[in-house]
Amino acid sequence: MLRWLTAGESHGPELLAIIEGLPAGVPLSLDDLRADLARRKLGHGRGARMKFEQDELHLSAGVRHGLTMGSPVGIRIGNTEWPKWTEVMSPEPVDEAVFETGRGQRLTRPRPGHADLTGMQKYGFDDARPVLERASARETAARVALGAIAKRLLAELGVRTVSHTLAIGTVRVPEGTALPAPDDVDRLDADPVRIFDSETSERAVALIDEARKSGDTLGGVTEVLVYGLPPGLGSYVQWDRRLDADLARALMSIQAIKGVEVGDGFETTRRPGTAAHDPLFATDDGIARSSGRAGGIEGGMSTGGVLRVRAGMKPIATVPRALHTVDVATGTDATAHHQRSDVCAVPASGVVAEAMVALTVADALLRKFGGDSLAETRRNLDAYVAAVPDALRTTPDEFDGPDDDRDVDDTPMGDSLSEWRV
Ligand SMILES: Cc1cc2nc3c(=O)[nH]c(=O)nc-3n(C[C@H](O)[C@H](O)[C@H](O)COP(=O)(O)O)c2cc1C
Ligand SMILES: C=C(O[C@@H]1CC(C(=O)O)=C[C@@H](OP(=O)(O)O)[C@H]1O)C(=O)O
Repeated sequence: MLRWLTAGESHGPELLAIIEGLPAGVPLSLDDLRADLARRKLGHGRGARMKFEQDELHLSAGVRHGLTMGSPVGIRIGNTEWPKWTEVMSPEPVDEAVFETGRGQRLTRPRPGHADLTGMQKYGFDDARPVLERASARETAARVALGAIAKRLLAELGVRTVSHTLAIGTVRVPEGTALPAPDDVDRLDADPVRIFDSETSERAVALIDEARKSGDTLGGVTEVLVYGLPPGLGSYVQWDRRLDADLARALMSIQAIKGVEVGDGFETTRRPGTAAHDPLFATDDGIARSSGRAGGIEGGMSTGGVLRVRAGMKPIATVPRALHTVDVATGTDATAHHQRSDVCAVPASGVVAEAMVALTVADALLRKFGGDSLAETRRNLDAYVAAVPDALRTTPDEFDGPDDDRDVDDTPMGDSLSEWRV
């Protein structure tokens, strides 16, 4: 079982992360982690801070000579912004004068759409600073570093992830666009909005530019795919063992994510049953699914097909054309506090979503296969896969229905076959 926690404030000295439960022998380098941290900062629409802040990464525990040791792995990510915030975020008491000017001024105009007001009520603050410091998505840097570790473990077990942007505001990748594969990651990262379709990408960039000009912000939808999973991760036997539920929780925990879909998600609700599921066929290579509408999860378990989940992000809440609020120091109407901010962070949210999915799937793999060393985990996984009887064996990939050139028996569905490929 994997457990992980993060700590740290947006303008504090550093972010901290601990992950426990990794087997020994997983190859891990600072470069693996740095590469994903750099990907998280990409994306047209991000604010100035992404350009000048460096993620100063330290691997503080659990790794020796490039291999995990089975002990907890500890990470520190220094905020290079820290020198400007030493007084405002000092752990020691500071002079009252710090709160009178500049950065230290108490934030008494809570921003709608943020944790500000409710956090002040809940924790008893007269200043939103301590709330927004921890609620900020700066924390996602720590999650992405943890996710990079999970991805390294997954790669050793033949499992690979890829994320891409499906929609920004009203601009959406057309139905039927090919799904990216793990080898497409570099191409996706080179795109300004991490969209797999260049024409849609150009329209999304233009929409972000328009939003920036008019002092507005945008949200969107991101999708994560996982290739190479065995069938049977998670379980239907208890509510808290369902893989889809774990993934939904992991994705919903990301700042500003307001909806999660598994596979075709809500689109499935608009289809008749004959066009909503993934029929099974006998092929020479084993049982095959004609489509991947369920997103590779049935009954709370991975099917062994491509796992596909989506996360919908609300528009950035720190809107430059500041939203209406109340100054809680005076009780009068006001406009919300606004400094710099992202206009759109959907491409970055995809990298964060990929990290959360990788952590969740790695946890599910370790729950099923255990192992104190990577060799033991791999042995257990291989033995399980090898023990699936031939009659129940599934092919790893969805195929394109009965017109696919595999040898299939399509009699059970008769005339409605053509409707399957919606
Ligand atoms: C990668 C990423 C970057 C974000 N950047 C900003 C930002 O610059 N400004 C902002 O107001 N919100 C930003 N957000 C969203 C806020 O952190 C989030 O809306 C806020 O913490 C309130 O949480 P909630 O929307 O989950 O209720 C970002 C979110 C993510 C995932
Ligand atoms: C710092 C990061 O994202 C921040 C997330 C964020 C928010 O409100 O969530 C607000 C902005 O921070 P600031 O108010 O300091 O400009 C973003 O830059 C990061 O992703 O590394």
